Amino acid sequence: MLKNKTVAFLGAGSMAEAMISGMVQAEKVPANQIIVTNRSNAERLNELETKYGIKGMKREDLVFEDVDVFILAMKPKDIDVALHSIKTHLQPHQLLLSVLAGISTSYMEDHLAQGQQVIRVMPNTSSMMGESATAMSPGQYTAMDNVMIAKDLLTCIGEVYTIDEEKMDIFTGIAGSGPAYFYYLMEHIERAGAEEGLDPEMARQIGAQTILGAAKMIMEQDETPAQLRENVTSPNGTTAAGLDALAKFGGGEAITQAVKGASKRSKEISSQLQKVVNA
Ligand SMILES: NC(=O)C1=CN([C@@H]2O[C@H](COP(=O)(O)OP(=O)(O)OC[C@H]3O[C@@H](n4cnc5c(N)ncnc54)[C@H](OP(=O)(O)O)[C@@H]3O)[C@@H](O)[C@H]2O)C=CC1
Ligand SMILES: O=C(O)[C@@H]1CCC=N1
Repeated sequence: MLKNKTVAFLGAGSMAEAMISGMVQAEKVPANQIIVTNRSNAERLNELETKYGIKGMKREDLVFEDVDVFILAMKPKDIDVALHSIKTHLQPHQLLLSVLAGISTSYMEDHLAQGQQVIRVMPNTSSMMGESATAMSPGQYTAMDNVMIAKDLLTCIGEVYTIDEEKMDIFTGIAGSGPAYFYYLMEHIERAGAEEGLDPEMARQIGAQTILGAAKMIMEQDETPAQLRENVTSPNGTTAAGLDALAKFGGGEAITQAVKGASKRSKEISSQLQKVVNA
């Protein structure tokens, strides 16, 4: 289904690169049918061309007729300029995906030709390893065959969940931003290990293997996270001491607030843009 498709990224930053890496490794879309564009940074395009065997070009040199699926991957603040610059080039059958946090399908539809097929997507940077948790919400005009193409394409970068768009903010808080919470956790594990005399590199490997093992246990065992936690915790043992410290220093609440804070910010980005439109 994907081998004859041409995919063009509008934006060549870290999220575009992570998706390109996952797609190239999956080998479902030939690398020479993946195009990456930006407005001005030629050095960045050269770097991505060399690293992944894809095509890089300035956005203004993109030939729209050659492309089946466009992926918007610029910052949310750049969305209006981007939509304005592509509106007249897009054909009704062409599919537009957007990975921008907080940008709704209705916002894109309102700024494009009537009936344009769009899908809002929220991947994360683990796309780089084909391990993203990615959500997609199709717009109101998107045909089922294009939904299937998008799902196939996004499966190249990891697991795909089709969700109601109203859940996209909380999905962003958990999965889009989520890798950063685990990296932050790792930074602290590594620091504590080093302070207690472990080589930092070794502390990093031990911490990462521990996170990987815990994630696999959650995914492959029937027990809940709470049961799995209890299985680790001996009465008056080491884990109880660690968990007591986590509770004392607000660990659980900090995690809850991190997820809710990111979700709230996603909603704010949407409403700020909507206010500008309605002003
Ligand atoms: N980073 C992450 O973990 C995740 C990010 N996202 C979303 O991905 C998007 C991109 O994030 P990130 O990669 O971190 O951002 P970056 O700032 O790293 O990259 C943005 C890119 O967009 C390019 N750009 C801007 N305007 C245009 C345009 N009109 N046409 C073509 N290219 C354009 C910029 O290059 P130039 O200035 O040369 O044009 C740059 O290459 C954001 O909207 C974010 O919400 C979603 C999930 C996770
Ligand atoms: O920080 C951000 O806004 C983007 C969206 C999700 C992850 N990074």
